[in-house]
Amino acid sequence: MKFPCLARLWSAGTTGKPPRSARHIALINQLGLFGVCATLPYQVFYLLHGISLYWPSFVANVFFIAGYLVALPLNGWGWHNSARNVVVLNGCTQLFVVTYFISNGAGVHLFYFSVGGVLPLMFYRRQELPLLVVATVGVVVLFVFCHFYFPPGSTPIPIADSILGGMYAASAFGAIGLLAVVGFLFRERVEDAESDLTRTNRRLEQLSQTDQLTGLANRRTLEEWLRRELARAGREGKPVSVLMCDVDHFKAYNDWYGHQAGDRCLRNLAKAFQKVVRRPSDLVARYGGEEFVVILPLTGNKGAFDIAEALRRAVEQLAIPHERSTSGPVVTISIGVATLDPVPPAQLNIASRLLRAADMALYDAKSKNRNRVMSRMA
Ligand SMILES: Nc1nc2c(ncn2[C@@H]2O[C@H](COP(=O)(O)OP(=O)(O)OP(=O)(O)O)[C@@H](O)[C@H]2O)c(=O)[nH]1
Repeated sequence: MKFPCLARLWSAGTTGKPPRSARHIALINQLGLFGVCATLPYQVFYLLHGISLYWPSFVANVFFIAGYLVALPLNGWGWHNSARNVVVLNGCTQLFVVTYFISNGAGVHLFYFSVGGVLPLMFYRRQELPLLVVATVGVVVLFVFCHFYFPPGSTPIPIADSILGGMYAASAFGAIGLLAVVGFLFRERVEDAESDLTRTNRRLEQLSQTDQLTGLANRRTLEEWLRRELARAGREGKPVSVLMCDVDHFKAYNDWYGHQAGDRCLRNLAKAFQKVVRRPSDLVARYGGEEFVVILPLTGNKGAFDIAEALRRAVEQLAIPHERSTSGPVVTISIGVATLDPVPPAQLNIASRLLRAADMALYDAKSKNRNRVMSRMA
């Protein structure tokens, strides 16, 4: 927010409210404060140009200023509709009374345009539509009445034409300025709300694409990624390889060291995988419990085998103790490699064919005492 002090003042009653309600409560506070600000120059004028003459308008305005300020505590106490009604009624009555005292030649009744302009922001709920229509018609009637029944010269207080002209210009400026400021502040609020929404959507999207435990891509992302890369490689006649990795004797690890240690182990493995697989088009995903899949686009069987070996070694080098493993003293992985070279264009079920082949290669690795890489062509 660009006006921290003012923002704190007009945020009365907004704490804990959903953004939409908070926006409207703040708007009522802002209008109350603007009512005060718009009245003060008139008060200064009355003081400087003969308070003895203009005292009825001056005294009336003191009450109207108090009326505007009441909106802030009302909102603070949670009486938002009352705060809004007080601001609207106070504003309309003030314009009427002051125009009666100093005539329409001073242009005070021009502020009815600003009031009419912000009414749709104040009565915003669907069920308030009839109230909005009534309020708008009321404002129009008041403006027309003031315009035709309080002409210059009809006032209880005589005012020189030159002064009236100056006041009219100031009123016009104030009425348009008020509308512009309210519009600006409201737009700021809407933009803030939009940015919040965009951030939340991005976060939700990220959550729906990643695995919570490891931060790797989840199975859904993996399937989309694989489909896209296979289609691309199919068009270009290039290879795609897939690695299916499984932690050896992980049930025994969990049973011996506990589930939390098991989770920690999976997180460390994920980090090690990400250090080895670095090309932007490659993807490491958590496929299931202790199974990971790596997609290697534009990679032939030999290259994929080398990367799988690098992964296997990286895990071994983490040297996570595994006393219950029959494949070695530390945690190890087995990897099945499968390659389509080249990927045939536009073939159905090609992704599941590739994953199935990688799974079979993994089975081969598991049956040969684990901690090894085995490969198949899909
Ligand atoms: N800590 C932890 N364990 C998991 C998670 N997901 C799956 N597991 C465990 O991983 C184990 C997998 O066991 P199995 O499929 O029998 O395979 P294994 O014990 O690794 O044996 P091999 O694969 O034949 O070497 C099961 O005990 C699951 O409970 C997880 O998110 N966290």
